[in-house]
Amino acid sequence: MTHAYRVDSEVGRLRTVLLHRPGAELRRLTPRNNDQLLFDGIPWVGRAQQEHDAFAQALRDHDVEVLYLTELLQDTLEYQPARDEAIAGVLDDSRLGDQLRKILEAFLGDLTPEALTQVLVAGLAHEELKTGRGLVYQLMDRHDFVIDPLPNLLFTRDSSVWVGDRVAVTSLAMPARERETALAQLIYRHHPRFENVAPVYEPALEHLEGGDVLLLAPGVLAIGTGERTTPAGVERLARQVFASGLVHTVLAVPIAQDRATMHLDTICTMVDVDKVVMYPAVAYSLTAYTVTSENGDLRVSRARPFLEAAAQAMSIDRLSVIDTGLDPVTAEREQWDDGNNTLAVGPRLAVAYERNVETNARLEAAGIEVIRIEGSELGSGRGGPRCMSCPVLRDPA
Ligand SMILES: NC(=O)NCCC[C@H](N)C(=O)O
Repeated sequence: MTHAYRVDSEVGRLRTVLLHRPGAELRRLTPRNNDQLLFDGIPWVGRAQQEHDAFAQALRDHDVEVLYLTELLQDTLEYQPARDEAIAGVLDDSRLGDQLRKILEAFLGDLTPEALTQVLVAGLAHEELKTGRGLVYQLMDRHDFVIDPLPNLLFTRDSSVWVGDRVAVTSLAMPARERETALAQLIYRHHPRFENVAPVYEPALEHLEGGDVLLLAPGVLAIGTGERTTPAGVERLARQVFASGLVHTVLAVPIAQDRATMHLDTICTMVDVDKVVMYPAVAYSLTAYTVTSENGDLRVSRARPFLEAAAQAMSIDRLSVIDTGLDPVTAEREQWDDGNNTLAVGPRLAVAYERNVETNARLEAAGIEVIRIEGSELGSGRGGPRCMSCPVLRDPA
């Protein structure tokens, strides 16, 4: 069956979304590896799954179709070319050495699509490769992974993002997340659901993460540049979306190079066609460079206040910031806990973590209906409802 997927805004009625239910990959996290694997704690996995199931159910209750990444991946791995590509991807690792690579190739080649999916997502521990032998294998620590797990796959927004009827498969900056885009690419290249989708961007040299990309309005993107997306990544995506004719203006938005503000969507998300919820500490100091296309090249303006540049690019009088009015300490705490990382299910209807009590109260006071979800365990990976979802179909806003 052919589907016509399309996303032109952050707030049009959400119809279909791609999620990843966290699983065995989270059980790999230990106090020894959690920093490297980009988690701030060790989640209670069963509870994280319950929280995620409740998130998915809340979306279904609002008539959103939920697609699961592992289900799509498993379907994809029924096709031999996709299997070959997936296996080649993990074998292309400089740590392996020829002997272990050969052993691993044979091991992976024997797996069913379901088991291969599991290994691609949860990784492969040293002791799980029963056939392992040779110099590299023997010298590995028993805690090492032959294939690294992908606990951040949970944050499906970062590895792919839709712009109009095309998808951008990004280039993740952190080594612990690099392989996520290979899985996203397998799905978009080989799954029959996406057979008519042409990518507008594919993994490239420059770093670009989906959490930095906001579709402010049809034809207008804001792209954060900070810890994850580089100015070169913004430039690359701008060139591609301009060439496709899908976008006429890109705002490059510098953000602090900190873990707390790793993506633009950690400080700003949209809750209506002309309203954002924004971390108060930066709302009025954030700036933007307006990038447009001129005779096939990029034209870049001087830096201006973000809200002003955005309103102009969106052709609206004003992009309003919902006044979360919090004292600085509460604001900082709730920003860290992804209070600003809402997922709009439609205009003025958004999913948010319940723990951000004050931000949510202010959203409601401003007329936004808040669908509260629990996130005490999910949040240990430092991501909220928007990070955990890749919209693939929204109605026009
Ligand atoms: N868009 C987002 O802000 N995604 C959250 C990603 C969290 C993940 N642990 C990371 O550090 O990349």
